[in-house]
Amino acid sequence: MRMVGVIMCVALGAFVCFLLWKLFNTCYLKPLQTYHKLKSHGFSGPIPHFPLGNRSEMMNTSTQEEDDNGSSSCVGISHNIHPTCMPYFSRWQKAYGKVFVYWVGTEPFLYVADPEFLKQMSAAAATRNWGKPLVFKGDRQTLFGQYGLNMIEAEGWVLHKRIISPAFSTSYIKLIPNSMVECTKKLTGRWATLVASSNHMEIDVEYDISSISAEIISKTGFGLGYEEGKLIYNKLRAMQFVLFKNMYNRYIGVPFGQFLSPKETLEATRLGNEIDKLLQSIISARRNVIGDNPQQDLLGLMLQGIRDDEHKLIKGMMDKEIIDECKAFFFAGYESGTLAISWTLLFLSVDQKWQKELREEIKEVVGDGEIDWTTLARLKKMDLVMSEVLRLYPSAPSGVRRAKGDIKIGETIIPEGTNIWIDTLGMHHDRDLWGDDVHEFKPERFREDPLHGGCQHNMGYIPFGFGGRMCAGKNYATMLYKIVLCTLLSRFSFSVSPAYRHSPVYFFTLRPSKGIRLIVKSLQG
Ligand code: HEM
Repeated sequence: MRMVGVIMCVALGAFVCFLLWKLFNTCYLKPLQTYHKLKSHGFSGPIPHFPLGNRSEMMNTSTQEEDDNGSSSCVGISHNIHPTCMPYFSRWQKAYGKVFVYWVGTEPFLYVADPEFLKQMSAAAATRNWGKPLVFKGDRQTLFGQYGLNMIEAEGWVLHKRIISPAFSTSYIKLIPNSMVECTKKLTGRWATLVASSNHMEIDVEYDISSISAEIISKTGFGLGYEEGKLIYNKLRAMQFVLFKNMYNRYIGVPFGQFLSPKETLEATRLGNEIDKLLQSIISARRNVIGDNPQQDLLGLMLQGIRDDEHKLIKGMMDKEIIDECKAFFFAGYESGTLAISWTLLFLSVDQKWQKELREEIKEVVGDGEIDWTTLARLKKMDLVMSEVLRLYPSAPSGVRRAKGDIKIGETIIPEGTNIWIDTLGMHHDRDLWGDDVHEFKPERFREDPLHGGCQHNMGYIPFGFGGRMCAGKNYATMLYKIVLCTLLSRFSFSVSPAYRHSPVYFFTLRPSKGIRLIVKSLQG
């Protein structure tokens, strides 16, 4: 009996030792080995403290003033926002250059803000050799799931892309304008009522544009009515705030970090489950009525899968995959488009000359006629403004990748498993690439060079990403941007409210943390 007790004690002791060893290995030894490996490949960076990595420096939000003789400040609004939105990167860039390694918990990230390095890195790895950081897959699981196009990898990505692509082809996109105009007119009607009594009104345009963008994507992408779309939108927006509002207070990348911020973890899981349930019921309802001629929107295409000439299923998507795709497209659809439109209205409120020029162009090109695909393509000044707004305030201020094999760039090797953080915002605000007027709003810089705006390097301007994983919704986003702006600028004028506080923050996207409060005036007297 005594012997059995001793054996059990020894077994338990061995098990505890094994767990402690595993913990020590995961939290300290393995990251330390990777740290030395990266160092031996010539990558420097801030010194990490495992298992927290460089968390403490990232939580330090104090900014360094730039030696900034060219930075712009219009009515107290400075567009030199890299040091305030990403202060740690701005500080580290000064110390370690435009390529260095930093640590998110026990995960190494190669920071890249050098377009030439990005070009070579991109050329050295085939699209399928890129993955997405596992640490973010885990952390953002409730928002995008594992199968959303922005998260899925390899064959899964190829299949999803093939199924989804027709929904974003020009032949399909051309059919959408009416729905977009209809939804935007609801907003102009609401604003007209608000403005009616005193001919002007202070409005948080970001909030209102966000809800109509959500209505538009739910209607055009998923065939949903206003109420259903609104429910999903409210929950996704709430989840974004849970995940990113106190991002640096959470322990992302730290083993078992989700247990250290249980309130956020539980809230995100609850919202994620509720959204999944809602989407499941929508999918089931559509599956029941799919028939031989399914609706050709995004959801219809996903339900249909790939079929042969006799309509026999060759490859399909499971409900879980469709749910994740719906979340990814829903979120990307309303958030990125909304931000581009809202920041534009802020710029046009500050720069009345460009506001007037766009209004005149709309009058000349669209007049009282219908807005369709061909008309929109003729709004050239609006193209210039959109490109410049996305340069200064890119809706997606960063891109991420994970090396699925060693990547050789000249003599340097990026070891397998290294995560890459591409600082789009940093490159768009880099004086070396754009010159002394880098922080100024100058849409005309895209007149001569529509693709790169005169940037010194072609990879220095990437608002819609780069390589095989470029934005799937670029055409859709451009159309949404133009239709909403055409409709709003034809009916209202905009100026900055004295209550506006310029406070862009990195929130996965680049958001105005205190909204965009503008004075909206009716043009119709
Ligand atoms: C002005 C608006 C938009 C901007 C600036 C933008 C920007 C981007 C960027 C930079 C990426 C690449 C991220 C990376 O490299 O990992 C991306 C990917 C993506 N975008 Fe957009 N986007 C916009 C609007 C939209 C819209 C309206 C949709 C859908 C309706 C959409 C759907 C997607 C999807 C699904 C991906 C993932 C593509 C993949 O990984 O294959 N985007 N977007």
